[in-house]
Amino acid sequence: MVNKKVGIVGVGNVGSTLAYALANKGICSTIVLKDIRENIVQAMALDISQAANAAKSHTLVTAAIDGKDLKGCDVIVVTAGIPRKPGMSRDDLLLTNAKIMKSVIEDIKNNAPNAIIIVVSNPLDAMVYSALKSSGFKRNQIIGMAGILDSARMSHFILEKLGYGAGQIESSVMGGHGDDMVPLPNYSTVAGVPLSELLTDEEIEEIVTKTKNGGLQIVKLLEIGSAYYAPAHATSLMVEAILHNQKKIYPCAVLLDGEYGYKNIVGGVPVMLGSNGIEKIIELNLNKSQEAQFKKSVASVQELVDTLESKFFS
Ligand SMILES: NC(=O)C1=CN([C@@H]2O[C@H](COP(=O)(O)OP(=O)(O)OC[C@H]3O[C@@H](n4cnc5c(N)ncnc54)[C@H](O)[C@@H]3O)[C@@H](O)[C@H]2O)C=CC1
Ligand SMILES: O=C([O-])CC(=O)C(=O)O
Repeated sequence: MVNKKVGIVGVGNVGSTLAYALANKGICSTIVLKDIRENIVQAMALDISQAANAAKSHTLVTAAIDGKDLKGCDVIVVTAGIPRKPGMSRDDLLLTNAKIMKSVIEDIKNNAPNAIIIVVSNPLDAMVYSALKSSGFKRNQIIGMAGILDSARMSHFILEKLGYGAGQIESSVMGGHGDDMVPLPNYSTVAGVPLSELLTDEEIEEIVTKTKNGGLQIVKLLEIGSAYYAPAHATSLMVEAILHNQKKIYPCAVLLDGEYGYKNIVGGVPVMLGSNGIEKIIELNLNKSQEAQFKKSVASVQELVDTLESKFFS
């Protein structure tokens, strides 16, 4: 049994689904759940730990009483924050969630300063920036989850269009986790076959648009919040890659330091994940149109960061 500890701060839809996925996989010895809803978090911990026992997994799930219970965590996932409702964009969550992020990060800094942190709360890229700024941690330690989710959505829409290829679709999405994200059809394949061999330009464009609107589509249907099954699974892959030093490459939101020509801004790019968090950033050869789209996406994130700097951090 691997002696690893995972913390999840924010145990709502995404956090609890993630805990359930991780506990059933049995890839860590302990999961500690922390939320401001104290009774609910205790109930979740009991229920999920009992599910893990039913699954004969070796993971114990506990509820944190205070920040000290985060001590010794190898990885901490932050999903604390409000989700959007119909009529809202992710960006509308900026100031509310930045405040929550600051208090959560303070807790982590005091109790688990060496943990690798995966940020899920929205608006994602600005929250990664916010977590870095509030903590003063190095960039390898704080990583945002979005690209795996957006790529999975793209794969879903490709499968829906083609009607075959399930489990053999590799999709690639870069940029910020917002309306300007950058799906990359030329880096997407079905069993190694480029998308352009299988679908028309119009069909690919339709998939790109659906991918960008994937989160919104679910928000409109759910009415009370946003997606959580796919986000939780995507996050579990990142947790696993870090806990087990897998060196897998996933699209993640990280602070750029010259990569793709940008500095001191967060963007979604292919990243190698291992026990140090970010182990390497891969620079793809983007064509002119993709470079322009990435630039637009980075500019949208920069606007949010500027708002944070002037209204929150000043
Ligand atoms: N990066 C991505 O791709 C995705 C991001 N999200 C974002 O993740 C966040 C969580 O989404 P859901 O789980 O659906 O929301 P939710 O409302 O179900 O859960 C949020 C939880 O955070 C808790 N919380 C609030 N302040 C806290 C604090 N200071 N300390 C600890 N816990 C605190 C709440 O009590 C609640 O249980 C939202 O901001 C949402 O937009 C959701 C899906 C995908
Ligand atoms: O759409 C939202 O607000 C939640 C999210 O980021 C997603 O599902 O992609």
